[in-house]
Amino acid sequence: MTAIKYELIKTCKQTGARLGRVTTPHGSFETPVFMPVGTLATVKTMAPEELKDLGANIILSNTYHLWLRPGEDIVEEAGGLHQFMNWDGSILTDSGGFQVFSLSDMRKIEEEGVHFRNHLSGEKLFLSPEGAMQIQNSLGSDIMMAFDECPPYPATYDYMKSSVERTSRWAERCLEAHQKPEQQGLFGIVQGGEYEELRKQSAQDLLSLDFPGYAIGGLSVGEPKDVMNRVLEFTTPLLPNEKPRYLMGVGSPDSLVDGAIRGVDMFDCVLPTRIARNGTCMTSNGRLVVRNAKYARDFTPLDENCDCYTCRNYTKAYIRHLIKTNETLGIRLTTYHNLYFLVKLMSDVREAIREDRLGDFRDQFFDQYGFNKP
Ligand SMILES: Nc1cc(N)c2c(=O)[nH][nH]c(=O)c2c1
Ligand SMILES: [Zn+2]
Repeated sequence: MTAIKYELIKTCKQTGARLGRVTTPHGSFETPVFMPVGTLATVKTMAPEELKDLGANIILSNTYHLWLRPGEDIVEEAGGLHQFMNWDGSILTDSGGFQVFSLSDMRKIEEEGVHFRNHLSGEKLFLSPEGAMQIQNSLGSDIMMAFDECPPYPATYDYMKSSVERTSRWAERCLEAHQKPEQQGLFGIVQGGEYEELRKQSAQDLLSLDFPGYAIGGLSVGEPKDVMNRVLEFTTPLLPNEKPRYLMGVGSPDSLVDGAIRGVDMFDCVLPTRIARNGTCMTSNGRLVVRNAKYARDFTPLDENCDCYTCRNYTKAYIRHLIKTNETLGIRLTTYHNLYFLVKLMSDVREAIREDRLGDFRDQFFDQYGFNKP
């Protein structure tokens, strides 16, 4: 019995979007879904009850960060990540590879694994596919990610080809090192950059290993949106219809809708929580920077069309005051709203798929949000 099940409910007749349901040992959720990021075993400023209240069923935590602080041994002793952070929904952990490449300056990639420096202390560290699996097995997440290399954008074809081949060899080692396949699902990560041939090779290699789900990596690393969309158009069809597809590190409202249209089921990104902490909010009429002076006497909600706790109870003027005075409640209210906004957006996307009108929904949403403005 594998830990992860996926049910394809229906495909939108107007686009390639899929309505599905993922089931893990900690519950099930409909897809397409947005996963709030809880890097250090907390979605910054949100209590688990608030995450449930705003509609989140699955969150993401970072293996690299938890390995460094507090250490996977402490989390394991606590009974695993769910127990440690009092979250009874599903949890996905990334493999640590991405942070090694994005956070650490000195790093040396070898067949065995990656040598790099701890971004906090500077001490030398080493992470291998086996190590990434051991840490995630200790954390006890429901969905784990294989250890991969996420090459920078752009990368030459030759570099990308050798990186894809190594990531495929690492994926096999991850499967062999996996200690708890019945309790924890393991997703392979398709790489290959913007090269269709390499995406095909990566997908072929990983499908032969029969993972319960597949991630699309190597995107949201600085490439233009049209490159991301083009890569998705030739990559998602390579993946099995009967398994979940997870686009890593994405993101903004337009990318979520465009990713869903191209057959993506799961998304994660720090964007909503990160911009909330400097007072920037996603609203149905576009981005709103609530600390702007023009909102000092604006006693209306962040978003007239939002029915979240923040918008039902507080005004722009009050939230602006909290942000300007560094009162913690301010970033809690903006975080709650931004997460609710993306979770609700995905609910609207699923409704549009049910009714075979996701293309129309995209046009109306983009116009109102201002994505089509030149
Ligand atoms: N944008 C991205 C965000 C991520 N967390 C990852 C990752 O964890 N692994 N591999 C990836 O390619 C990747 C890309
Ligand atoms: Zn709101």
